[in-house]
Amino acid sequence: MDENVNNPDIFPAGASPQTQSRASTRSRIPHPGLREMNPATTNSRSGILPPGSIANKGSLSRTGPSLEVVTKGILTMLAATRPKPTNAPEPKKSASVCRQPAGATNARTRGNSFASSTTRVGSTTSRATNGGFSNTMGYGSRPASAMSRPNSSLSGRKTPGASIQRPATSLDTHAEDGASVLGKRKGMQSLPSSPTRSSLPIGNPNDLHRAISWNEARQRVPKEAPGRYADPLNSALPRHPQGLEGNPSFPHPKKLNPKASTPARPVRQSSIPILNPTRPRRTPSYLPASTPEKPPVPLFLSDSPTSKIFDQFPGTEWNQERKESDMEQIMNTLMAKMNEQGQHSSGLKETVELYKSRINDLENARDKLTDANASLRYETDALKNQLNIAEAALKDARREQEIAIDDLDRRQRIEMESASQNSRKELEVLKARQQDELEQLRRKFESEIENEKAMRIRELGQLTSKSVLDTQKAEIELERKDREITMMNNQLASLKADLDRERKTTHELRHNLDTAGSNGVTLESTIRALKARIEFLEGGREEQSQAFERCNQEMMNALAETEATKEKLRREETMRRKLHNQVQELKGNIRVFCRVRPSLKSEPASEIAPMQYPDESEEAKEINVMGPEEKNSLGSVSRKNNTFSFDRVFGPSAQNTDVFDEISQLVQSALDGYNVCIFCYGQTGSGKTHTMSSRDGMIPLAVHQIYETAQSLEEKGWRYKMTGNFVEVYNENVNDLLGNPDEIDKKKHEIRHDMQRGKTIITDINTVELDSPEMVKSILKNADANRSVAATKANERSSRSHSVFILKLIGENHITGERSEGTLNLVDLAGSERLSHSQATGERLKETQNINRSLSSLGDVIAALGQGKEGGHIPYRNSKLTYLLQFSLGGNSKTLMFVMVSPLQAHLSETLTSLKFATKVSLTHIGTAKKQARVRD
Ligand SMILES: Nc1ncnc2c1ncn2[C@@H]1O[C@H](COP(=O)(O)OP(=O)(O)OP(=O)(O)O)[C@@H](O)[C@H]1O
Repeated sequence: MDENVNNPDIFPAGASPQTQSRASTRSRIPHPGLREMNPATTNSRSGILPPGSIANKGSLSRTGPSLEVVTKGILTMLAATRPKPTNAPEPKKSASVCRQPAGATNARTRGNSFASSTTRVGSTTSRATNGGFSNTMGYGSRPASAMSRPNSSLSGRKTPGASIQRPATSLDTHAEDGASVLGKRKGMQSLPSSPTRSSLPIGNPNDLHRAISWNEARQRVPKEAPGRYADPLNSALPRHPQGLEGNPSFPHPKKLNPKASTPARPVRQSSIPILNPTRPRRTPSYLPASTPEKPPVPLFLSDSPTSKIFDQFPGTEWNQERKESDMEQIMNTLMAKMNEQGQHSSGLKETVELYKSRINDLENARDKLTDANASLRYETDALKNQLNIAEAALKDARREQEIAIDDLDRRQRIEMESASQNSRKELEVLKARQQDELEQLRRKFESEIENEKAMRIRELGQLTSKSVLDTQKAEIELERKDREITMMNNQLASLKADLDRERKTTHELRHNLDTAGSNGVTLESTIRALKARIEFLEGGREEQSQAFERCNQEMMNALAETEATKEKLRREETMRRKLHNQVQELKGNIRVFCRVRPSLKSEPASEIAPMQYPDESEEAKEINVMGPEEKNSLGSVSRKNNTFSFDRVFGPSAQNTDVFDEISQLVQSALDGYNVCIFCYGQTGSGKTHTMSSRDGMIPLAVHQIYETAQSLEEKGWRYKMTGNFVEVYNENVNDLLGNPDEIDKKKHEIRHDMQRGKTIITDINTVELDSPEMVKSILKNADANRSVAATKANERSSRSHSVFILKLIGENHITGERSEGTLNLVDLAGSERLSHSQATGERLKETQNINRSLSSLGDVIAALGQGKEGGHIPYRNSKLTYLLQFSLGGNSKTLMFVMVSPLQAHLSETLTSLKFATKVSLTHIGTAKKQARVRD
């Protein structure tokens, strides 16, 4: 804030200091034109120099005519301004002055004196207050210039209704347009306006004359208002012609210089700016600061124009010389003034050049901006094109995406349909599979239940057999206890007898003691007699020694005879075995016994088939079986008598012990080292199991016989080791009846033959060492429980497998060194009934087929053996049964077949079939059996 804030000359009434401060701020912009604002300098703005000013400066200094012309003009002016009253009042032609009240401020007063200028100032100040500059030139860019611009376009533009028009100048228009356009469009900072644009008035050649007149007028300013025009050079002098028209001291330029080549430009009243005379001038930085000095005021200008001149020379009307000297003085003054103005003009020129370069820079900047704008437009257009292309591409992409989405939807729909179909199919397959699995599980559970049931049945059988065994043991133990009790009773009796005897003896001894006492005397006499005898015997001692040697010799002879007798006995045992084997061979290596079981209580006599045994009282080798009734051609019914002869026929009344007596010789052959095979053949329910495995069947009796024989042979030097196996052949599979019941029908056993040693080996079967007959009974019970038993319509309890009890007998004679290995095979064949009779189906049909096939194979093997061809093929491998019995069916074995016969009429057909089959077997001659024995080295 400078000191002008409180200066009433600077701030007119009604204008705030702030507003004025803005105006002063704007005036800080270098504005050389303002510093020397006067008509002469302002005319240099547009480069048009007023005649007689700068352009005439040189001419003034060079030529005199020009000076004369000026001088003439001045004289003319002086002549026109004749002396007037010195204290003439203010010209009343000025309406502004007339309207100005007397008490107005200096500014207002000054404004009133020059109405148009005052108004201009007011309008400019107001415009500045309203911020009007900021719209065009920028705030503070041209504050004071607006005041000095005579025809500012700003006033015309920004003040509606203003009638003042600014003469169009290229500089003004250019700068204004450039600044406004740039300031508006790009937001650029408003460029400072050219200091000469608005501050320099339009050049008018008449202004010089007006200035001169004005200087004169200023010399005549009334003294009563000295503050108004303290600075006559910088004060805003009234220039408006109208303001001077009424003043006779200021003739119209046209009147002063009617011959001026340039016509006077019409100057409007408002186009003349008025500067604040009290306002401190600012010196542009590029000009040296100088304090304007007041030029020496000519004498004729110090007061009223003309009258004072004449007043100085009273009494003289006109002094030519004086006038000329005055004129010369004036001219000198003018010349000095003009020089000074020339300097200012050169400064202004420099300023103009500076602004021109500035304008060029601005134009270049504008061009660059224009180019940039064009490039930006081009880029904008390119971007728009790219945007259009991108939008088109986006539309295409969107369309393609919609198409792709439709395709995906359609594909997904198809895939979902196919997936649903596949899932439906998979579901059906899973359902079917699940049903199959359920069915399999059901079958599996049923089979497991059946297996569990069979296992329970077997366990029950085992428990039953165990209980039976325990019962037997208990019975045996009871018998043993009975025997012990009996023995103890006998011992007690004998002890009682001994006690009685002892008592009796004691009594006798007492009696003898008494007798001995009485006989003492007798003894003494006897002793004496004995002494006499000893003396006599000592005399015959040699004769006694000889007698003793004779007795010893006799005893040695007796021992030798005993040893010879034993050796003869052993030879006789060996001879017995040979003779026994020869007897068996004479009887045949394959023999057939027929046994007819008795009718059961459940079988009425009417159902018994008529059978006769013609030689029952003698050898009992024949059986007559009456066949079924047959009608001949004449219609008579008859029965065919079928007679069968075998090695032995046992009727219904025969017991197992009777049968065993006949086969005990074969059991002895096994002990002697032969392979013996005894098997029972017959239909279901014919008594096979009863004959073989009952409590008094062949197997227990054979084992008993073997034990008894083995014990009897121990005194002859034989030691026997017996081991047993029990297997079954079921559906052409081998099961171990002494093994784990759970492994039956599951575990596989193979049959292998040692052809050189003639031994048969079954893999993975249990071998039991038989050390007592009771052990054999237990084994039979367990094996019977394990046998595959299935109910059929033909028999309530039917053995559907072939059971084979294998008893291996290994004997060694530690005296003779003989060794024997015999095998006794006791076979209980499965039922031989025909398929039509059994009415078997399913699993039972399969069993029956396998049974019949194996029995047929057995017949084929026997038939092949009967043919006796050396090296002929024997079809042992046609069935597991014949393959298992390969070394027990042949030349080195003894075979006995029981053909079991049911007495029932219903079984007659099967009975006849079995008898016919047995007859074929009995007629077969199998080669000589070989003993499986060797002499120990
Ligand atoms: N000699 C006999 N004395 C008394 N009863 C007998 C005789 N033979 C058989 N039986 C009885 O006849 C029935 C059937 O006999 P068994 O079971 O031995 O016939 P099977 O031929 O072995 O039949 P499957 O072939 O079905 O085993 C049994 O009850 C048995 O006790």
